[in-house]
Amino acid sequence: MNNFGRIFKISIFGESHGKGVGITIDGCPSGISLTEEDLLPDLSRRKSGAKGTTPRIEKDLPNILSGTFKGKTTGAPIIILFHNTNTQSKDYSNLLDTPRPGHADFVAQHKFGKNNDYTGGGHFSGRITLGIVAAGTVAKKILGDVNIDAKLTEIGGKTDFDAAIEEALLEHDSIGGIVECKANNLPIGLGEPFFDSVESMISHLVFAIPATKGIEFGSGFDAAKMTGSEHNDNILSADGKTETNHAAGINGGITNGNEIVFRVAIKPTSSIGVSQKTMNISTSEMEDLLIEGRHDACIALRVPVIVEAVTAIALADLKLLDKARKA
Ligand SMILES: Cc1cc2nc3c(=O)[nH]c(=O)nc-3n(C[C@H](O)[C@H](O)[C@H](O)COP(=O)(O)O)c2cc1C
Ligand SMILES: C=C(O[C@@H]1CC(C(=O)O)=C[C@@H](OP(=O)(O)O)[C@H]1O)C(=O)O
Repeated sequence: MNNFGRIFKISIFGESHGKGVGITIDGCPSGISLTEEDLLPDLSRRKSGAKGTTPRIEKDLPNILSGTFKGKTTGAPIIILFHNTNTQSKDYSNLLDTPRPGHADFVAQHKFGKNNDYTGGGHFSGRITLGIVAAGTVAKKILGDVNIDAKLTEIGGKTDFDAAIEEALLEHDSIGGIVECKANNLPIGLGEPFFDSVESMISHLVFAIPATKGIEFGSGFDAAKMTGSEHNDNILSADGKTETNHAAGINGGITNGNEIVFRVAIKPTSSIGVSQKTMNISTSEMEDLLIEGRHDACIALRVPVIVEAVTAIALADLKLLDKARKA
């Protein structure tokens, strides 16, 4: 569904070509300083404009409609709204009958019928992550000294990002990428096994980011090739610091005081400038599909701050749950 969280509860709304998109946050403690300006730095990191991102430039200005008074949170639901001002829905006119391979057009129409808004990807659009980034900034404030930092480590399997993007643009194609996220300065003891383990909470939210295809924590899939004596992280001090960090700062679903580190695989954008085959679902004939519109050639370029946001949201909820348990 469109909500997540046990205490720090988020609920997303909006469509890419509708009036706007946004987020409601319930359960945020009162007294946290919060203005629209505070949200801008993270929002600007998600913005398009760089080479390889969509030419659809939006202002992405947040309007806090509720939940703050004199620059501080009140404890009431926080509603943050962004207006859509730069839409070109005619680019999508053919997609009702000829769904794009790899996008949500086909499944959305199957599940929700012809009333589904398919323009700009509708509610499935990456634009929905705008509200998530805003909520991430609020969550970072709840986490205080915890430092969360995500960056791109690979694009299209390469570390020369510019060359990889250039190549994809020349081919009118798209490429994926890997985003690595690290969280430091965490207390020991966050995480609510079994079902709200730290890995479960973060993964659940990471897979809400459209175009996510994989996640691995610490040594990840390589752990399956290691021996126990290689993989175990020797505990070196009473504060839990370990010699290595194959476990990514998490044991038994609970933070152990070391760095949380994980990598996220983002797929290549499905809307490409190369002709593709798809079925016309009105005529049941195969057709050549040429996609119009303004698309990100490499979505991964815009994803690091979104991954930071979902990590902060998961950890803030776990922090508030831990506090409630101890009260
Ligand atoms: C920030 C961001 C920007 C995106 N931009 C595009 C885009 O321009 N064109 C596109 O086809 N998909 C784009 N996507 C991905 C689609 O929204 C996504 O592929 C689609 O909703 C289907 O979901 P799935 O890929 O997770 O199956 C973007 C995703 C994010 C997070
Ligand atoms: C608008 C944003 O990204 C959009 C995400 C998106 C998609 O299919 O996810 C498709 C494109 O929409 P449009 O065809 O309207 O240009 C992107 O521009 C945004 O991220 O703010």
